[in-house]
Amino acid sequence: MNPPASTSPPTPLPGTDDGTGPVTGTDAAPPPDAPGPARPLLPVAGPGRTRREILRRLARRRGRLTVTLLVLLAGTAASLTVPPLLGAVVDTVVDRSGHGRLAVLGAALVGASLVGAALTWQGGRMLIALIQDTLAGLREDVFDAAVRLPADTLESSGSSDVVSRVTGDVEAISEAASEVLPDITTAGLTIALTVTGLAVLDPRLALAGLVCLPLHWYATRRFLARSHQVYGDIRRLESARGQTVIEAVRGAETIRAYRTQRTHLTELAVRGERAIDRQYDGARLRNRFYGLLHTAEFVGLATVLAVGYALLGRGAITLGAATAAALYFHRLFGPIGVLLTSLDDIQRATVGLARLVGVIDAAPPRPASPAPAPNARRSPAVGVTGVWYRYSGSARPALHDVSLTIPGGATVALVGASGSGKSTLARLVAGVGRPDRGRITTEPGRQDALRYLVTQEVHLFNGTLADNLRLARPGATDAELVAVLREVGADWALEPGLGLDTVLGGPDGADLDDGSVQHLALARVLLADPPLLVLDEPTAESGPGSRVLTAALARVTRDRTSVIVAHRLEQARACDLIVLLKDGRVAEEGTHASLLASEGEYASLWRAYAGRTPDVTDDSGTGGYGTARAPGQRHRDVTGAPEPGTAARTGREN
Ligand SMILES: Nc1ncnc2c1ncn2[C@@H]1O[C@H](COP(=O)(O)OP(=O)(O)OP(=O)(O)O)[C@@H](O)[C@H]1O
Repeated sequence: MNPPASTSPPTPLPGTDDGTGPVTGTDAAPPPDAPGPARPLLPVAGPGRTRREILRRLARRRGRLTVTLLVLLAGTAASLTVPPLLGAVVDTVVDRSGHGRLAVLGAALVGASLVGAALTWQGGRMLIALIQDTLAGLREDVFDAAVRLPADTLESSGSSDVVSRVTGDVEAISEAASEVLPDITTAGLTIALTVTGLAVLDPRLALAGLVCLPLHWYATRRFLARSHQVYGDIRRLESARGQTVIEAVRGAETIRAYRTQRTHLTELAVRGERAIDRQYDGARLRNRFYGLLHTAEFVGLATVLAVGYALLGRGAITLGAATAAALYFHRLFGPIGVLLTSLDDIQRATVGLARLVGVIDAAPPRPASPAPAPNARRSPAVGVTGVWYRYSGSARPALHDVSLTIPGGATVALVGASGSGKSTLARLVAGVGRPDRGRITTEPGRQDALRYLVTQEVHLFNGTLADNLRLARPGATDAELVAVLREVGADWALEPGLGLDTVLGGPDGADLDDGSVQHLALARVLLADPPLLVLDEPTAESGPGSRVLTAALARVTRDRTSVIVAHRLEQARACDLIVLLKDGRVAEEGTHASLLASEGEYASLWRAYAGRTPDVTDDSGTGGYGTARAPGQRHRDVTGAPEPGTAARTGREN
């Protein structure tokens, strides 16, 4: 399997009103040595906003909703004829009115029960279908919003937050929608019609039944006042626990290297315990709520029976009417119980809905105009001015007052020791995150510029090879895909056994080695054709294949402003400008030749690099990409091994 996440989609640069070009960062940021901010979660929509969003979606289906409610209403009304029919049976028996009347009442009872059951069942099915359709639309919109979230929003909130929303929350809502909502709707209709039925029998009986309402009201208010907070906390704590697991899995090697397993396990245990404690609070809240509901039922039924007995004693009602009243009230137990106990699921679903709507609201609006025409010439100059950046929770800034100018169309290499700030600067230039202080601008009039980031983390998306390429330009024709593959020298992808229609990834798809997937990522750059390209060690592969990737790199950086984080100095040699970072500061800046001539740190690094890299001998500054093999190299050169057509390894590696 390949490591996750590779090429971020093109990010439109935010424009400014004064036409001075996109700006990231601010001069008014907190001082760089202030403590880093806590990791923010994605926003959660307020109750009003959530309600409006749901009503808006239901309003689109108002015709279906009306028919469904009418069917449920008819079914409930049919079922509610049962208690008065049973009361009539009692009166018939007491009056000895004859078997014929009993037979008619019996047939009516069976008919009402069957019609009621059939209509309620049908209405429930219609309601589930309606809700699932609405939910499917919501799920698609949330997913669409999630993939449009700015990379720094995702990064700062932690990917597990968005994952828990599009999985756990959607599941909670889906469960509530299919299992609870039809019951709740039927219960609501039953309660309304039953109270009406009681009032028709005798208004005093209806009033007696309503005696339990204050207790229900108290129990419900108490529950609602606390449950929203408790369920919100539970989901937040579960997100945090999930984030700890994801981070530990992603950083497993680092954790092992620093032997910090125990610290991570302790953190996981602490977060897990916090989530469990809050789940206990939720269980206690539910138990108290159910206890109060049962008490309310007891009080209500006792009152109806007592009033019925009194009215019967005064001859105000018949025994049949008193029986029907008791049956009516008893029939309320189920619906009221369903309605109130479902509050639990409704609360959880409401919390989930608010979190989903929060994702929709957090996503930036779709750009009004489509991406600029692929072949337009627009390579913006980039200005980095006084940029400071510190990661949250980190004591030291990763970048200290970095300033540099990248001319339009130039290729700039960022070099330096591990931890010197290369990736941080590259990501800021790519628009992933904002400087704490300082600014990154593109030249005026380039607001339409797209930034495109390719990292060394390569990912194969499930789908055909063509699908993997079209991520960068969905409308690309097969001929265009073939052309870019050939341009970056990925002819191996077109050889017998592979091809555009080959399914990649997944349990049954072909698997490519990392070098090949990096190669496809570079082909995607040509399809996206961004004016500003940032490559964070995109050819981290070493060995013979790295030369083909270096050649591909030379091709994709041509005719656009490019920033490359270069680990291998031969990549830097051919660049227009080399920036050496040291401890988050710009230490040296210049061309390969001028930096060698100045005999500084770059010159020492180069000598050390050339000494241990046999192929690298040319110090003239004209080698680099030019020394790489020509595009069109066969795949065995990429990986150093497979024959044409054998690059694909079908199935997963174990
Ligand atoms: N997510 C993070 N959270 C906290 N600190 C970080 C994070 N990423 C990087 N750093 C720190 O910021 C500093 C600069 O890191 P950066 O990754 O930019 O350096 P680099 O030169 O690209 O290193 P490398 O070549 O090893 O990738 C380092 O001290 C690093 O430990």
